[in-house]
Amino acid sequence: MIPFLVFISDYNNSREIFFFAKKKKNSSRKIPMATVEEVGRGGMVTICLPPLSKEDPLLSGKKRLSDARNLKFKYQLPASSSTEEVLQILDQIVQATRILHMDEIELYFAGDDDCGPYSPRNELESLNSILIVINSLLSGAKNDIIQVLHVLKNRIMTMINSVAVQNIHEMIIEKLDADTEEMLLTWGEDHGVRTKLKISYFKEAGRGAVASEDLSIGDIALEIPESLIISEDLVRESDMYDPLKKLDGIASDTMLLLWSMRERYNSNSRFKIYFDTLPEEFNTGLSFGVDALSVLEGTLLLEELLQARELLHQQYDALCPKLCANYPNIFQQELYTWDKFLWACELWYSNGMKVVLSDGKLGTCLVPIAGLLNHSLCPHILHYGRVDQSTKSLKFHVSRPCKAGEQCYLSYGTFPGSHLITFYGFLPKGDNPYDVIPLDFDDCCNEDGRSNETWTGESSRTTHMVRGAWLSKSDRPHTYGLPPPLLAHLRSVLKGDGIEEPPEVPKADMHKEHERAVLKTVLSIFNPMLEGIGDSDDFDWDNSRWDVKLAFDYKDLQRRIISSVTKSCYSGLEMLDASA
Ligand SMILES: C[S@@+](CC[C@H](N)C(=O)[O-])C[C@H]1O[C@@H](n2cnc3c(N)ncnc32)[C@H](O)[C@@H]1O
Repeated sequence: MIPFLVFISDYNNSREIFFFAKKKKNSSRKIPMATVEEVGRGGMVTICLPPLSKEDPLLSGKKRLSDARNLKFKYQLPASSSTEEVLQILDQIVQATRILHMDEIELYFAGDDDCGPYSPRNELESLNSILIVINSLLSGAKNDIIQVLHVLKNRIMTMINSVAVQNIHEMIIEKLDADTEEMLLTWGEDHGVRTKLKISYFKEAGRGAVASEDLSIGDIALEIPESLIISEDLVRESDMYDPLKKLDGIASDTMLLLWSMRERYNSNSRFKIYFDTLPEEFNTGLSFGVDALSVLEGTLLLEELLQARELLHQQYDALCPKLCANYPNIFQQELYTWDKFLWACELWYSNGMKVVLSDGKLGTCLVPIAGLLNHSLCPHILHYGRVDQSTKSLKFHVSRPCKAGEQCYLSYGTFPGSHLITFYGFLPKGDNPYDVIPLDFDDCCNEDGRSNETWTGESSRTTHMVRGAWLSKSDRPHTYGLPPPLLAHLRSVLKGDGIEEPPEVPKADMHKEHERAVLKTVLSIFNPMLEGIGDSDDFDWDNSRWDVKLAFDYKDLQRRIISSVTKSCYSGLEMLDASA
């Protein structure tokens, strides 16, 4: 197998491996759906949330959390309920749904007393899934329960709007229209694209899509026919396929990348207008210059970037020179230079989307027009990764309202800043819940070599993590703004029994020295990290290149996260001293 890129991120020895096809990963995520058991019988609505799936690797963690909160997965609402009663039950439904939709990081950081919201993504997915059920109930509802359903619906809509109010950081429009992109839209519409978006320029992000009319939840902002999606089929139809398939185990993503390098310069290409609208430079972390790399000294992003570039170079050396030598009519040397290869890599990383095509095949694709949507931590469009079998088109539904003139954002996935810098070349505005610093602990095994149960309760793992302590919502004493599984791990290891207990507040009589040791251990990890990263740098912002600015932003973010952790530990120590 020649995977397109294997990228190893090595922060404190924790290893993550990213494959090309993992980009924009949440596009094809399946949402569990609530169902209605009975409607209107005896003036009662019963809403059944999907049970926790046995296939879910986070099953036991989610179960622990829902049990700790006494949450159920079946709720009954009599038509005679008062508004207050309905809202109380809705609160329980929302809490349970948030747990169902949790991902690994959200679950890791959620304390037993933290009922959410856990992230804008989690909140939007949860509220939308409840809204779908309420809407389906409303369509067949009898008078006695309509009122109850309206109370539920209004509250959900208010909650969705408040997610946006709390999390959106609007970008500044630089230029309202874009001629070349207008031509792309017209070309698209001539080929079956339907859109309620137009393209504008934004100060911080280049082009982006703006709603041309008010969009409500569920509306389709953009619909792209499958025939306009750039997918593996195009390589199969081309003269490149024969020589490429002879290469042992070459990945289809790699074939497509090589195809796009030539197609970019094909004046007869069906996608000429699309290739003409692509930037000459992508400005991702893969193109960072030496000055930017030297700013990153002391951060592990530096190592990630160097490794990624090195792997790309290896890929290039293994493929392009041989193809050009053996098949000069198909792979012209001038189109397959290192710079053009890097450009194509950046194109696919920053614009590729995982799509399930109508034949059921999943692949990384380029989707003209959709590639102009920018990312937000609080996106309008969450799910877009499956071609609709009946219309043979890819639909982009909005999960929160988007007013005419407002930028319409996509979710590229739940990525940390390091990943977004490396593959997309930006850091999103706002608090990114996925900006974590992983920590590996060696003491994962008992003396007999058996692995300990961990916070998920599922399998052996030694990786813990921290993120900005400002994101912690726990009010309980002895949580110190640190994640409960990390505390549970350190408490058990320092106690010497090696058994990782589920996160819980320590008993009142827990020895204070033990708590101090826990906090001092965390400090012993993070103080050197803070020193390594250095003080806040003074630099000439206005006269610096884009990559140097981005590197400084990243370093600042790391410094903020690390110092929030050390501050939390120091205030925890003070608190323990004060209560002595
Ligand atoms: C799929 S393209 C989106 C269209 C892009 N703005 C353009 O002009 O071609 C992805 C690229 O857009 C930019 N981008 C997307 N979201 C952004 C954001 N929230 N802030 C800054 N830049 C963003 C990054 O350069 C990223 O690599």
